[in-house]
Amino acid sequence: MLLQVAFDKPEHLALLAQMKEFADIIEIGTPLLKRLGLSAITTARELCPEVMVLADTKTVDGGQLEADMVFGAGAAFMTVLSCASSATHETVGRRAAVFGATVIVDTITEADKAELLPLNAVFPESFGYIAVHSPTDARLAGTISTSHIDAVRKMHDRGFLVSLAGGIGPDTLEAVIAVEPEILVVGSAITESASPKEVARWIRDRLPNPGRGWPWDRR
Ligand SMILES: O=C(CO)[C@H](O)[C@H](O)COP(=O)(O)O
Repeated sequence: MLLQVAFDKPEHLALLAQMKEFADIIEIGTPLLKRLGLSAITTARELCPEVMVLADTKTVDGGQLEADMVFGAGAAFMTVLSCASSATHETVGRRAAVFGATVIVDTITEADKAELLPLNAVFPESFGYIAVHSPTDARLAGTISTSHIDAVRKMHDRGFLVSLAGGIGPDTLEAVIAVEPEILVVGSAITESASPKEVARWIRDRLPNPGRGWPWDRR
């Protein structure tokens, strides 16, 4: 299982050096990308050259431009929303293949979307993962759902590698590890904690098969 640490605010970048020991993937979160642009990606690459960077673009259109920007800046992963057109999925997949990068299709509210499977078959190299993701705003508004955790098994049944995100931390770790996503995304439970390094270490120490879950681990 891979640990992806999500950085959503500029001040989280101060934790980069501390996280490189624990993170397999550093996520430049959507708000941080909007705030600092591509420099957030290049900063993460410079400070943690041995850790892969994911740009959480949540792309919905203009896929080629966004893919070329973030992959050109050094991101190894980007996200595209499942609700985007198939043309966007295809163009992002093609650009990822050119850069040797990986696309994560984030389902957010569409974990049952049936058309995902053919896309994965068309671009097996670049559409590496499906993300099941509990939306932050729904959780902040008080909607507590575990449907994203349950969706991991359904996505595995459909043949996908799965990234699981949204509200994951020490309180939910046991339940999320039980469904064995390939990537576990943890943001605020680490970055907003009083002791980020200790929380990251605590989570990392409990991951089954830490550092495994890349597409190439399956071959
Ligand atoms: O993509 C995101 C919000 O859309 C967040 O980066 C992701 O949900 C992880 O953050 P947290 O662990 O705080 O929920």
